[in-house]
Amino acid sequence: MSPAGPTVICAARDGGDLGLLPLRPPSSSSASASAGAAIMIYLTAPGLAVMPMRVMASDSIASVKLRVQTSRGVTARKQKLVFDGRELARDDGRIRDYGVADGNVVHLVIRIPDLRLITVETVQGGKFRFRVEPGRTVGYVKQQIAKDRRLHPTTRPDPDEQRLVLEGEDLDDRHLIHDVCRADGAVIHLLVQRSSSKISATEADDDGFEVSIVARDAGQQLPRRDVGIEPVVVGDPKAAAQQKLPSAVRDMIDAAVAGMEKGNAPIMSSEGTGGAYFMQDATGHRHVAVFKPADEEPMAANNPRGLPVSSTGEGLKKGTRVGEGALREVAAYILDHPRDGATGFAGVPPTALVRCTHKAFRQPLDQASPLAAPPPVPKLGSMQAFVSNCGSCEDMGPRAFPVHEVHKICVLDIRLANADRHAGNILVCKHDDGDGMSLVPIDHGYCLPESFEDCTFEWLYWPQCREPFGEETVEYVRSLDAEEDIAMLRLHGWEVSRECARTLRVATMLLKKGVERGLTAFHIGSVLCRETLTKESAIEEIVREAEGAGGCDDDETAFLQAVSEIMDRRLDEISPLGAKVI
Ligand SMILES: Nc1ncnc2c1ncn2[C@@H]1O[C@H](COP(=O)(O)OP(=O)(O)OP(=O)(O)O)[C@@H](O)[C@H]1O
Repeated sequence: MSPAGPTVICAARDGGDLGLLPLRPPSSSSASASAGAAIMIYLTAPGLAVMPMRVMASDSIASVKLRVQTSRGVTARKQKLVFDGRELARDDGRIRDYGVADGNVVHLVIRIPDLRLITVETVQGGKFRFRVEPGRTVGYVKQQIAKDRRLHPTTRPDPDEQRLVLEGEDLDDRHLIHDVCRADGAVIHLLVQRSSSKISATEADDDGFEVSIVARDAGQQLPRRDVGIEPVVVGDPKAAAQQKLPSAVRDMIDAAVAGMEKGNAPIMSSEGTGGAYFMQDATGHRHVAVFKPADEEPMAANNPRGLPVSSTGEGLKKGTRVGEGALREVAAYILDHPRDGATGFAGVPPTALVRCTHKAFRQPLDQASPLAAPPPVPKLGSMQAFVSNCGSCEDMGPRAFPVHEVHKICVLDIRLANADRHAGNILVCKHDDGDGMSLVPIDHGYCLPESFEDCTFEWLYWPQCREPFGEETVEYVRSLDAEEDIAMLRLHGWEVSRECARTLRVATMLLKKGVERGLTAFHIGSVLCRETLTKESAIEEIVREAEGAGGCDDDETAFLQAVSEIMDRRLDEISPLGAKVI
């Protein structure tokens, strides 16, 4: 299957600002705009005509998104705005604070959900809700119905016995869900035609049936040389030779290779600002990994979401570099030390740096000629184990999240000064027994930035972060050691820059001091995050003051000593009593 770029569901134009303004050529030059002045900005998104929009320079990002929602039918939380290489991440930030001025072009990235909600209704009135990827076929949905535990085993119809009907029309097994259910909430009727011979065949060989019914990509066996995955070990070859791949990483790679060799092409996610591909297993029924090529990161040369190439090399978040997202993803996994067993304390899924080859990835422009069709280039990127989930924290209110599940993510984000912890980057997994849930943190391409400016933590607005840390978390935090962490990253080949190492040291120091004082994640997180876009956070002030203290210029130890003293003073001003749950 060829990768699909983000598609956009547009409502009819409302005849308001977006539609009626005369279009003049957009420019990227900045004309100064006074606070209250009306300015014209131009929104661009792949596949859409340029959208001129008149706004006030003092308008918030939220209000711009709301305007796009009203006129284009794309919900505000599914939009990302990017200007001059920076994500306009704070909804309460003002247009002018991000430097947007009259005549500027703002890039709009629309995150289309990877899962579509459909309801299957039986003639008896039974209802089953499914979340299905738009790239799946109707045949695949039939297989899911055949396996659905909500139906009694004796009454589960084989795929061959099912007819699925939408708005009076029989659905063809080969049709994609994307084509038959254009939006969430479609109701499909299930009719069952029993066949006794089929029942016995299914009982005899259930798996055989499923494989034979999958329509997508069947028979598309790719030649071996066109697909492959090689783990990449960077840095000192001696140190590299000592490293062994964790078994979870090995298994993930083996399963993804088996899938590609069977002809199950990687499927491009329709979410996210960079290229992200779901790797399938050999059956083609299961995602086993998510591959994010470095050259498809936001602002990188082959970004598939229409974002321009970074002119400075800086990534979407301050203090990060384009193309380094993969390293940071791997770093988050390496630093998520397990308490017991193999799973990390915060549960970052197994992640590795790999070189992966498949023609489904967006090929560099000079390779993309339809005439020559050269073999696909191997792509460097991060590969992370796929975690089955029932959505992300963005899809539900935070009240139901268990406190310790939130705390483990708070600890991870504070340590790594994560600049991209929005609710969409935490997956929700319901436990098999239907009781309880786990939260799985993903998307760590913007952790360990060189500065603290863009740190944002969605959980700061959740009640759980105002509860005291449990004993296990306190012990874990006590066991952390930034110097060991830096050494470990270097052993794995990441020559951590002085600035990133400093971020890790300062953030770990803050976490440890905060926990020893009995502060909550809310208090500690608030030190790291800016209250408004233009007001420095407490941690930025602490770092600036320490840098200003004499004798610290080249002496990291002296600098950290200065930070420690200033931090003590600042933290003493915070009362743990304020940690009461609201
Ligand atoms: N380990 C994983 N298991 C399951 N789904 C995942 C995993 N990692 C990413 N995804 C899903 O893949 C899609 C794209 O991933 P992701 O959001 O990380 O991409 P991105 O381009 O880095 O995003 P962002 O714009 O938020 O920075 C999302 O739907 C996400 O939920």
